[in-house]
Amino acid sequence: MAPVVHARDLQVGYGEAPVCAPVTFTLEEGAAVALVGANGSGKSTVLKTVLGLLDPLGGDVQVLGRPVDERETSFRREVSSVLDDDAYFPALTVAEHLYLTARGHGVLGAKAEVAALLEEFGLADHARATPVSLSSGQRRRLLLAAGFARPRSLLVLDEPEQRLDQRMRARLADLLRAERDAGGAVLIATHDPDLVAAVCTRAVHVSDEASLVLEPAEAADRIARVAL
Ligand SMILES: Nc1ncnc2c1ncn2[C@@H]1O[C@H](COP(=O)(O)OP(=O)(O)OP(=O)(O)O)[C@@H](O)[C@H]1O
Repeated sequence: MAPVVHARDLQVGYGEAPVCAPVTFTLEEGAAVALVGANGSGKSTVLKTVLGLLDPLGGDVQVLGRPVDERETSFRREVSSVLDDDAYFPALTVAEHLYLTARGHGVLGAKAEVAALLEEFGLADHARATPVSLSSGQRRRLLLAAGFARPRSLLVLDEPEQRLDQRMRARLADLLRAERDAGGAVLIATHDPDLVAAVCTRAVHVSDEASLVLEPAEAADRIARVAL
């Protein structure tokens, strides 16, 4: 069985120049990999390349045994991602956004699923609010909830801890652990050592020097010690 993500000597960047040293890692079903590194080290660029939003500058990345092509329906069916802060429909309410996401991906019983997500992400009292009337942390919760509102084999999150309070961070860690335990694969970029230690099975240190694959405890320690 092919790994969910296999990146080999993957070079990423914009235009010609790579933004970091090549990265090599494997993400299996039931596992979670964290990309860690300083601001601007290249974590988001690696995520965008894994998602097919940027072409690799060198090396190779495969998702579910195939070269990445985000235009393919089969790829988009398997991969749920939350990268940007403004990827919501401004005219839809919180509940409508989640419902549309779920129905658009063929979720049966979408109404019940949305009700569960509203509870899970502490948005039940804001179900009828539009994004503009939410706080920045509540908008972040909405985007994350949408990432969980659809079926997926791979969940990709860019700094999901951003703007979340401690309780929501802990709940997110529980959800990601459950995702992994249910056989899903999780790929995150993060600066949160607790999230790495609680959720991840491996970490990759992205930098100008050769990328390093680390045990989660070692990566969490490095984030705290080197202030990544
Ligand atoms: N659209 C773009 N065009 C050109 N360069 C970019 C673009 N986006 C990011 N960069 C540059 O690429 C490098 C890596 O950025 P990236 O966003 O991948 O870093 P990061 O590790 O995710 O950082 P952070 O921890 O701050 O989110 C940075 O030097 C950044 O300035």
